[in-house]
Amino acid sequence: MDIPVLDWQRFASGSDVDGFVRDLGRACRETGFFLITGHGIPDDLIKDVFAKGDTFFARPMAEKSKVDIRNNPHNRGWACEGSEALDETSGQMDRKEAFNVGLDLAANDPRVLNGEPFRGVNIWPEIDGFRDTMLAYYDQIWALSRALHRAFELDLNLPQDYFAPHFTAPLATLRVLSYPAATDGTGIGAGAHTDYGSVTLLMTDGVGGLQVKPRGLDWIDAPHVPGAFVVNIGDCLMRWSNDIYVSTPHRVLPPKTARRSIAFFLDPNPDSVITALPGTGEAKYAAITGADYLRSRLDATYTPKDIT
Ligand SMILES: O=C(O)CCC(=O)C(=O)O
Ligand SMILES: [Fe+2]
Repeated sequence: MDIPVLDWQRFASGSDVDGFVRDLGRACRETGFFLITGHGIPDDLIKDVFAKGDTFFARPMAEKSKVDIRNNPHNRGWACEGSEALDETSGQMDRKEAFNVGLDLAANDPRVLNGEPFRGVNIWPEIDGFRDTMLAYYDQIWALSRALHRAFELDLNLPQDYFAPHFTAPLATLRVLSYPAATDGTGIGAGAHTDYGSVTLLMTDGVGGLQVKPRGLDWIDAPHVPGAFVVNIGDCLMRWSNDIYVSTPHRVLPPKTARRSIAFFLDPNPDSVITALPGTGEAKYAAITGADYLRSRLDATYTPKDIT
């Protein structure tokens, strides 16, 4: 089974909307993974996110610890190596470190003041331009992810803009990842897992390691197309689509040379009610809010110190 490469311009320019939606719909039903070229996110911005990530990860432990995700109840900041296991059943911690950025809210935002779940301020390392670069990327990739949902609407015969109200202030996380060279080849970069949200858009640096396990098949290497996003359907969209779309297990093998990636996980608004989309038949799952769903999944992966 292939992981198809789809040119977003067929949709965005209007030149082949029907053909694009047909190919996309097939990918979402069969593999749950596809690559997107022609997405319009500037190469320089992507390079800059990688560079700022490299600068951060190279900082001393003592400095990175100041922004430790375990001291932050809102899923923001630095996750050190050995703090996470995406496959919680494996007994193996992931060989990676990461930095998370959430929806950027001001300290006096009512949602922050009211202590709503996941609604916090971002925390930033003291690196020139780090914040601006991350937020510029966050805005562009969020817009691209929303646009992708317009194609899902066509494929699923939903009214135009059906998804838009669910992604106005989403629980979306930008996560810069760094996998150190694992010269001993042991352990796992990221354990086998499915993603939690609606979609994930991933940029890699070309170092291999990402593998995908379509249903009923063995692990296959994700292809690398320079500049293309690897996109996958998450569990929340699978549930929302009443299992019409599939969320597919994937993992990262320990890389021989250092590997970096930039993931953007789009989860819906916290108060969005996720229930079988119209036209998808009798609901297989109970309705759940975006926040409750994400919390239940994150708790299985790691628990910040100050959450009980
Ligand atoms: O770094 C990668 O290539 C994939 C990471 C991933 O699957 C995740 O963090 O959910
Ligand atoms: Fe993932």
